Amino acid sequence: MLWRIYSFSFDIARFVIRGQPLRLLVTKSSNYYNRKGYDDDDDKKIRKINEGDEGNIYLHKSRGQYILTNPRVLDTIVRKADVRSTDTILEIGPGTGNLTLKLLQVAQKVVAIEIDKRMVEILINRASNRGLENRLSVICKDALKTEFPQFDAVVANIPYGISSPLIAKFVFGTNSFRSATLLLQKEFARRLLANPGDSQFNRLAVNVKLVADIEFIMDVSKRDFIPCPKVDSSVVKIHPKVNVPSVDMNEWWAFTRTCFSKKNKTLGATFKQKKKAYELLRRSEMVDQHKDKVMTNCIFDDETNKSNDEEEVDEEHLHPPCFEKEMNLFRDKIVEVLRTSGFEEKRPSKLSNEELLYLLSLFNQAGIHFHDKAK
Ligand SMILES: C[S@@+](CC[C@H](N)C(=O)[O-])C[C@H]1O[C@@H](n2cnc3c(N)ncnc32)[C@H](O)[C@@H]1O
Repeated sequence: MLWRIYSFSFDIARFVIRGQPLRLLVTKSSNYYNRKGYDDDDDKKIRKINEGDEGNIYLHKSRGQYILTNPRVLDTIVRKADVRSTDTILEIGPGTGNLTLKLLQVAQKVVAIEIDKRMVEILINRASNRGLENRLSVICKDALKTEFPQFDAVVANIPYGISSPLIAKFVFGTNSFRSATLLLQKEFARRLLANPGDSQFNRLAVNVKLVADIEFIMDVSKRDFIPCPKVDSSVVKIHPKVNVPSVDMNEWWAFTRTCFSKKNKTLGATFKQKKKAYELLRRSEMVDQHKDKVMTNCIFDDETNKSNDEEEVDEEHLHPPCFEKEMNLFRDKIVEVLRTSGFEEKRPSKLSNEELLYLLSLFNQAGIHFHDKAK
C-alpha cells in the first residue's frame, strides 16, 4: 500500500516536473513493475503503457522495449545529432515514436525500421494525427536482416541486445553516412569510448575506431525510461572516418581476434601457445589450401573479452606429429617478428591502432597472415 502511494506520487512528480501527460496506465500490476522494472520471470505481458489517446501496448523485455519518455532528453538527442532539413534519417527501433515525432519536425524524411508491428501501428497513427505521415517511411522488419536504404545520418534509441552487430552493420556496411547518434547501454558506450590503457579498452573499441571516431554526448538516467531498466544509458555519436587505413578488413578482424583473446597477456605469451601457432599455421597463406573459404564472424563477439575465439579443436588432431616440426618453425618465426620489433612484451590492451597496424604489416612481410576460421 505504501509502495502504491510512493509510486503514484512519483508519477505525479514526473508530470509536474516535465509538464507532460501521464503516460502510465496505473494498473494493479504496474506498481510492481514500477518498483522493479521488468519481471525477470515473465517476458510476456510485462507493462502496459499508454501513448495518450493513440493506443496502448504491452512491452517486451526480449525486444528491449524501453520507451524513452523524458522530452528534454529527446530534444537534446535531436539537437546533438545536427539534423539538416534536407536529411533522410534512419531510425532503428522507433517504438511508439517519441523520438521519431521529434525527428520528423527537423528532417526531410525519416526511415524507421521496427520489428514489432504493434509498435508500427501506433507510430503510424501518431505521425498521421500530426500530418507527418508523408515524410515517414516504416519498414516492419528485423534491422539486422534488412538492407538499409540510403540515409544521411542515424538517430536512434536502439535495442541494447543488438548494439554490437548493429554498429558493425553501420560502420562496416556499404552505406556512407555522416554520423550515427545512438543511445546505448552506459557500460557498452564506455567500452566504445575507451582508449588504449583504459580498463574497458577491448576489441570492440579497436575495431570501431579503425573506421570511425566516437564522441561522448551525455549520460541518460534509467529513470527517463518506461519501464525503468536496471542499467543507465549514454548517448554517443559515431563519425565515420574519411580516410580509413588501407587494410584487408577480414584479416584485421582475425588479427585483433587473436591479439585480444587475452587482452592483458603479453603478445609473446599469446602467440607462443602451440594451439595459437597451429591455428595460424593452418590459416596462413603459406599452407592454407582453403584461402577462398574464409568466413567472417561477428567482429565483436568477444567484447566481454572472453576467449571465445578458442576454436573447438580435437586435441588429438591439434598438432599431428608430422606437423610438429613445421609448427615449431612457424612459431619461432612469429616470436622472431615480435622480438625484433619490440612487441613481445607488449600487451594488446595498451596498443594504439597505429601500433597494431604496424605489427600486422610486419607479420605480413614475414609471410604470416590472419584469416577467420576456414569453413
Ligand atoms: C529501446 S526501444 C526504443 C523505442 C523508442 N525508440 C524510444 O526511444 O522510446 C527499442 C525498439 O526496438 C525494437 N526492436 C527490437 N529489436 C529490433 C530489431 N532487431 N529490428 C528492429 N527493431 C527492433 C523494439 O520493438 C523497440 O520498439
